[in-house]
Amino acid sequence: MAQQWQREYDFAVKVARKAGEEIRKAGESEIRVMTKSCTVDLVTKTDERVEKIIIGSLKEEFGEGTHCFIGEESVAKGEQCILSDKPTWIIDPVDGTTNFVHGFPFVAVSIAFAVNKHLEFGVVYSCLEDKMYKARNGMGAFCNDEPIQVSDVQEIKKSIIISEHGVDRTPEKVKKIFSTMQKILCIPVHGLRGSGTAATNMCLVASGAVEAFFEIGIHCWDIAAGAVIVKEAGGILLDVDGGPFDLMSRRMVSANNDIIAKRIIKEIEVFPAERDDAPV
Ligand SMILES: O=P(O)(O)O[C@H]1[C@H](O)[C@@H](O)[C@H](O)[C@@H](O)[C@@H]1O
Ligand SMILES: [Mg+2]
Repeated sequence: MAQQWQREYDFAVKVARKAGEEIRKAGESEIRVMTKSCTVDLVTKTDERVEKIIIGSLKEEFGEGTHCFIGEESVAKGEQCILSDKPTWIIDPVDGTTNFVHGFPFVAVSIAFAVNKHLEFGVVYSCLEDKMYKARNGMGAFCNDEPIQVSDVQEIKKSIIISEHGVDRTPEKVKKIFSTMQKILCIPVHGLRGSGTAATNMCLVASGAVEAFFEIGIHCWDIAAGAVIVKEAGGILLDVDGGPFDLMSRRMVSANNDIIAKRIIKEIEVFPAERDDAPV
């Protein structure tokens, strides 16, 4: 069965690269910025257009109605975010939209594929770096076709940890986010970082550049592809309370190993985030 979904996997890489080219081209001209859930939750015509290109290409290649789609911008326009047993593409056309608007050089296309609610493969194209990360269940993780694996660091005091502050500026949530970051920084760890895109952050864990990335408030489309890449690179995924990873829960810890993950989890001040699949 190793070859199952190979055609979908290969095509996802092709579509991610095409989407990345569109993003690079769009970045050279005027970017029209709009907002979604709040004034700092940005979206552009490029996000919407690239998602249409990705979904349109997939439908053309695999037929209308054969697969389901969860796309960030389709959901933002009211489509349901329900992961069924049917083959489903989970898509973030532009992960790092704020970076894209500002010209901060980390923007990724994230495309994952799930069947029976199980993630089969993930592709993350960091298009300004021209780094194509990909992974399929049981087949390893790659960056530009070179195998990647997580860091072997076991001591938290020798780690770099990534987190993001997200778009929610509610004072009590911001306080918890920065209190968590302060506690982790003062363990002490070597450093805290954030690329501004969850998908890229997960690929930094998978490639061993950092030891862990956690965030409360991300969405399934931000992390689905990165989850496969981290796992296939030898890393682990957990809920922020140490329980099992739950793609739709809007919270996640990805790490190189259990020791680092559990040490980070001890410091995380959890706050609620409505599930992606919460009834509308
Ligand atoms: O750029 P998008 O696709 O909106 O996703 C990012 C989100 O906007 C930020 O709030 C999060 O902190 C990032 O981790 C997401 O990648
Ligand atoms: Mg996005």
